[in-house]
Order: sequence, then C-alpha cells, then structure tokens
Amino acid sequence: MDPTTYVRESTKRVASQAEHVKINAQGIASLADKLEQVYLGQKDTIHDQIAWDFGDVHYFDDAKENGPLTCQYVFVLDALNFCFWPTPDMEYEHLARGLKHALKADPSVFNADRLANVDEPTVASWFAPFTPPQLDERVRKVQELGRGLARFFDGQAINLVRQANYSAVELIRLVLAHFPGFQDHAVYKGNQVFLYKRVQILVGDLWAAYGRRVVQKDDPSTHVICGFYDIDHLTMFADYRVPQVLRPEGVLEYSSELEALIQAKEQIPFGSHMEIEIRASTIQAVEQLHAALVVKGHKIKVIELDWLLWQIGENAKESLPFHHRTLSVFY
Ligand SMILES: Nc1nc2c(c(CN[C@H]3C=C[C@H](O)[C@@H]3O)cn2[C@@H]2O[C@H](COP(=O)(O)O)[C@@H](O)[C@H]2O)c(=O)[nH]1
Repeated sequence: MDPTTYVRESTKRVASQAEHVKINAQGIASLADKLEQVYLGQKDTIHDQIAWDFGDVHYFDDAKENGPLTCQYVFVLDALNFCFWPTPDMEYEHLARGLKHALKADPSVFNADRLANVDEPTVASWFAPFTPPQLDERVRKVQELGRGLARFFDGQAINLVRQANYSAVELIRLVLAHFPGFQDHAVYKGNQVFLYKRVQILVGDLWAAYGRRVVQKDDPSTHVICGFYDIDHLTMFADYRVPQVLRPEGVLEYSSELEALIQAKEQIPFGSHMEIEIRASTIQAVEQLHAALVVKGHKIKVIELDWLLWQIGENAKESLPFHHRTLSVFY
C-alpha cells in the first residue's frame, strides 16, 4: 500500500460527495493562468521562490555533510507543526526559528533521550515569546518521537530515513508505523479518509532541508541521504492556509452555512463533514491545479506548488478572508 494513493483515492471520494465545499473548474483554470503569469512564466520551476533558507527560519547547518542534526531538527519541527492560529500573531516560522536557536545553543537538545523526557517549560520555550495552545499535547508528541527513535532507530531520525532506502513512500510508511501522532486520518460517511499532512510535510521538509537532491532508484551512484526517487508521489499538505488562498480565487466554493461559521470565527469541529470536506477538496483542487500547470508545460512538483500557494497565503494573510478554525493535532 502506498499511503499517498490512500490520500488521493479517499479524498477524491469525499470531494465527490461533499455538501459544503465544491471545486470550481473555471477557478482552477484561471488560477493556473495567474500562477503561470506571475510566478512560473519567467522560470520553469520555483526553486528560488520557496527555498528552505527563506527568511533565515530553518536549521540546516550539517545538511551538506549529510549530518544527522538537520534530520533530527526536521522531525521535531514537524512533530509540532500544527495549530498556530489560536495564539494571535504566532506563526510556523516562530516554531521553526525557536527550534533552530535551541539546537544551535545546545546540539544535544534533540537527542532521543532528551526528547523522550521533555517537559512543558522546555517545549514552551521553543515557541517563545508566544505560548502555544495544547502544550500538554505538544509535549506528548515530542516524547512519542523521542521514545520511538530511542527504541527502534538507535535514537537517530537519520537511521529511520536510511531504512527507507531513498523512497519517500517507504519513509511515510515507517513514520506512520512508529509514531501514532502522525496518523492523520478521519471517517467520513462511514469511509476512512487519509490526509497525512504532517508526515508528508516531514518528507517534503527533509528533501528541502538537504537541498532537494535528485536520486534514481536503480542507480546507486546517485543515492544520497534525504534524496527520494519518488518524491513526486506526495500530495499537497492539507493545512488551513492553502484553502484560505483557494477560496477567494474561486477554486473552492463554500456553502453559505460554512461561510457564515468561518466569517463569525466559529470553530469547525474536528472530524465534522465541513472540516473533512475542506481538507479533502483542497487536496483534490491542488491535484487538478497541478495537472493544469503540467498540461501548460511546467515541470513543477505538487509539493512545490503547495509551497508556492502557502507562501502566497503567508504573504497575503492579513487581506485574505478568514481561514477555518479547527482545534487539531494534525495541521
Ligand atoms: N500546505 C502547507 N502548509 C504549511 C507549510 C508550512 C511551512 N512550510 C515551509 C517549510 C519549508 C518550505 O520552505 C515551506 O515554505 C507550514 N504549514 C502549515 O500552515 C498552517 C498555517 O501556518 P501559519 O500560517 O504559520 O499559521 C499550519 O497548519 C502549518 O502547519 C507549507 O509549506 N505548506
């Protein structure tokens, strides 16, 4: 089983049955044109648009030497990469930078035994000056990571990555098998739906952090750590920022009931039809947007399109309509 196939197939079924969210084909076509003109026209890929070293946010000191610390950093980052919206002004970048500073100050801070026994004040310090919601939950996610790495991978996330043998899909399987906190799925009208946002963004972030390395499955001379021959299998990462971008572009259309809840900043319950339909339709809409760009001749990966849409959302978040607000541990 390829977990990314489970994501595509199960979200396609949700999108076809959705009552509160519709994908508009005309919106897809016009956004594809817009992205082509504004972002993709002058260059065929977006590498310099969205890079791991944007804004001096991330740690990657030992990536060039294939070191283990960048890998450990990304695993901690994406174990915590969820639900920033309840704390005013707190963003993903505050976490990414906070973890980077912690690691530079103490290279042993993310050792598996330290993670396995991490306490609330330590985790809170990684979000300074903000206090994140769900602090006890975030401690549990870090401890789970530390315990799993200590028990199965000699304490090092890079050993888990090695075991995936340059396959992004196998890496997703290994993370899902060992860390329940990444098992981002739901049940919609009696069918299981797989979103797998943090486990996929973990793989995308590892690939970005180590320099977007290209490896060929059957050519061992190209094999290098955090290079993945099947990185194209990944879907977009079902967060709350990208749907916020797609809605005013006319790509996603919400029911008046859903619009009213979002406009009133009401919480949309985790696992509700509305929440699952937003996330599943966003994945499907980005798949369709990606297909439209490929037809236009652009060699862009789904995850690069995701990063582009997310960055557009980050840059415009004050002027965009509100995003949906779900208290989740997955995104
Ligand atoms: N779909 C998607 N969602 C992403 C990211 C990222 C960061 N990725 C960067 C890292 C390496 C690359 O260079 C990317 O630029 C964070 N999020 C999610 O957004 C949400 C909003 O967070 P905020 O706006 O801060 O509050 C939150 O659920 C967070 O988990 C992404 O890329 N795609």
